Amino acid sequence: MTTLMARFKQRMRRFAQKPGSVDLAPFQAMLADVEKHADAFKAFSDEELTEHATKLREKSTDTELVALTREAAERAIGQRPFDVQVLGALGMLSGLVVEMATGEGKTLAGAMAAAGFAIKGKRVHVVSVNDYLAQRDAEWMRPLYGLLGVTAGWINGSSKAEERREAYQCEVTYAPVSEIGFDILRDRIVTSPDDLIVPEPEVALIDEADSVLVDEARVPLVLAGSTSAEAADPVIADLVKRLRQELHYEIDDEERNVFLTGAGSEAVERALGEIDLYSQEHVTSTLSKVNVALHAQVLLHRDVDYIVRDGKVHLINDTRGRVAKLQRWPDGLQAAVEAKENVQTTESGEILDSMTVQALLSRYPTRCGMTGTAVAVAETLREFYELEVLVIPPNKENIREDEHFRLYATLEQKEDAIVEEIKTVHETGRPILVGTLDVAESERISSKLRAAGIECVVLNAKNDAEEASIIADAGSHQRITVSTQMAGRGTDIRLGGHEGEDHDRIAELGGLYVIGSGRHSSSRLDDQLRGRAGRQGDPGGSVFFSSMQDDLITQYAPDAEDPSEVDNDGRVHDKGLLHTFEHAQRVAEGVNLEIHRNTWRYNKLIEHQRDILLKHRDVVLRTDAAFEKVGEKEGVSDEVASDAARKITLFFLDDLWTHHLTFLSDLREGIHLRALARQNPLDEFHREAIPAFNKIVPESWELTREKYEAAKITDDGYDLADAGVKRPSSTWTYLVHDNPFGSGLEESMKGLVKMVRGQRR
Ligand SMILES: Nc1ncnc2c1ncn2[C@@H]1O[C@H](COP(=O)(O)OP(=O)(O)OP(=O)(O)O)[C@@H](O)[C@H]1O
Repeated sequence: MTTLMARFKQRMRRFAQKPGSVDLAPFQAMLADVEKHADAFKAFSDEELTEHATKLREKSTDTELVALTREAAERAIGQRPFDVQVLGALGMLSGLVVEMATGEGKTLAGAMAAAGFAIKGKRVHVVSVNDYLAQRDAEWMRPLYGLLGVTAGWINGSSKAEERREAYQCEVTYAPVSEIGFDILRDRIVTSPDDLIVPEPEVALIDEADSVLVDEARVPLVLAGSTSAEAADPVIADLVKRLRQELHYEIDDEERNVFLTGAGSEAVERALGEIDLYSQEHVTSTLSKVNVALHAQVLLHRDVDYIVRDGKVHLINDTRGRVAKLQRWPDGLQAAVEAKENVQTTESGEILDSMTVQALLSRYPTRCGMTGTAVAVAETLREFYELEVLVIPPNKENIREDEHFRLYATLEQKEDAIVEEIKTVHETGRPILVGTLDVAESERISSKLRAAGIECVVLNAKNDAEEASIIADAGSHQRITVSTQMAGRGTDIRLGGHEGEDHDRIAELGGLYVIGSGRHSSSRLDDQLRGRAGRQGDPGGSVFFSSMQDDLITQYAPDAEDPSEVDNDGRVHDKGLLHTFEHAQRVAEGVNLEIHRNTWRYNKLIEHQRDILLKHRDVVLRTDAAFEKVGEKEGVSDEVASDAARKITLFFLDDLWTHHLTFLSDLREGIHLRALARQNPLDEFHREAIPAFNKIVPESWELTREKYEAAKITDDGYDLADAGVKRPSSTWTYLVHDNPFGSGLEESMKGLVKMVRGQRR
């Protein structure tokens, strides 16, 4: 009877669990095992604890490890991890992505897991999303690692090579995902094994896992070498400013493509001195420049896609609402936006190598992670990373009240209603956080508030330096904070001010009230924003406002019907339309998944080729393989000859790979034309990419032999640069912002949206 009952209970539990996640029950059962060790560890002195951790290295169970790290956390950090944090740590040690709500203490749970892996003898990279968090979390958790005898370090964008090497030597290294990628890319071109920095990847513990593994997975990290920048043509930039929508150009529904009309082409041809844009001479140069300039002018919006600060164009990361440091568009587009804004062209350069975030993280044999929102992307995590999600319940029950969203006919009516709502709630003294979709909207709403005599604080990509102090006060009495998605993640808003001094009064008022000024393109972003209220069992509330003119509708559900039940203030009550938003969000998510899938299909082959080439390169780097291939050189010692042969070979391998990447990228750009010719574009891509790759190594030997014979090499030295074996004088790194223009994939966006819309119906 009892077993039947237990089985029933377990089934009920599973039934109640979120779909797409793994069963929590076995982990809950492990809690009792963790408890068994508790008393013994409590009795240890600090020295005994450290010693025990060292002994555990060989043989240990996860429960014992977690019990030990819990004891160490209490002593070193002054916080005894809650059971939910213990569950989180156990989940990560089992290679899962754990979903833990906002403010549940993921930083500590992550550190317990990282320490556990380290004690088991694995090197861990705690992958953060930015410099600030990498440093903050590493320093915050350092005493915990110290007590467990585990070494820990961190890296940020300003770390010097030596500091990086030292940090990577630690058992646990906190680093932003982009910095790890850049280090790997730089390691790709070293000519002496002593210059290598990043050790073999073992465990990646990924913070904000959905954001890194899904939203940013396609972002290419780039290593570029010096060549001169190609400036955009100011005449063309000026010319497109004078073109008019509908008459000279048209924009497609999804606002991803812009096309010249007949009249537009004629106007451009006239302005450029009666040229023929479609002639052989102009079609690839002038016409494509005009298209890129038009794209920069019409589709990329200042204060939405980028801001201009200190005479520079700074891109905005659209899921985080903050400046995307180090990020740029592909070269032509970057220069065109700079020309549009009349700022100096930034240096571009030849792309020596690049890899996506997904490829980077796929290198780790063990991966795990944590985030507030994982279940919604469980399918994607499984498909691309073979990762499963474990949902951890909150420490204290969530009592936040989430209202149903309010829909308005026009943007104007929506914003007026938001201002009204703020006014009413503000009178009670309750703190309000308004989350906006972009910088421009945060500025519009704040100026409307000020015009109504209401003070508010704005947080967006333009004043990100003040972030910490703004967030520290966002939960205080009467405070109104208007923020882009910056406040959506990783920010801990305490009720009643920084130290929670006024907590009880604010709690009585109902806690933090979150107002979303629009639904995001992904429900996860909505959830992240809502999650700022009601942390750790606090009271709180949330509501979202939307309008039929929001991008989500115009882009992903353009055929939505006009509302029929509308109040005087524009509030819409049509039931069907309320569902349209959920539908549009699912379409947007579906389109992103499809793009991700498609990009990965191509990238998989490139990654496979990179892997093969790198293995070969490593042999050349570490052995005398090159010398054995090209033979002795008369009058030169074997040591010098081997060194020269190695350097020449590495040069050609790298150079040929760079060219191969350009070839692949051009191939991909053009591949959609094959689709028109009814060939499968991916098959076509493989058909050309594989033989091209297979030529690289033989060609590198051939070129090496020629150069080696011709080069003047003596025991006193040699100058390979003199012989044309010349590496870029400087290199730098950046991230490429999604190219919304020109690739075959985007050309077929329209079809993709239609297809996904059809599937989701
Ligand atoms: N076991 C604990 N006991 C007491 N306080 C804790 C404990 N664990 C974490 N905290 C506190 O809870 C707060 C939130 O922790 P943390 O920032 O790690 O949360 P989070 O889960 O990362 O939230 P977010 O989703 O906002 O990133 C911190 O102030 C931390 O000091």
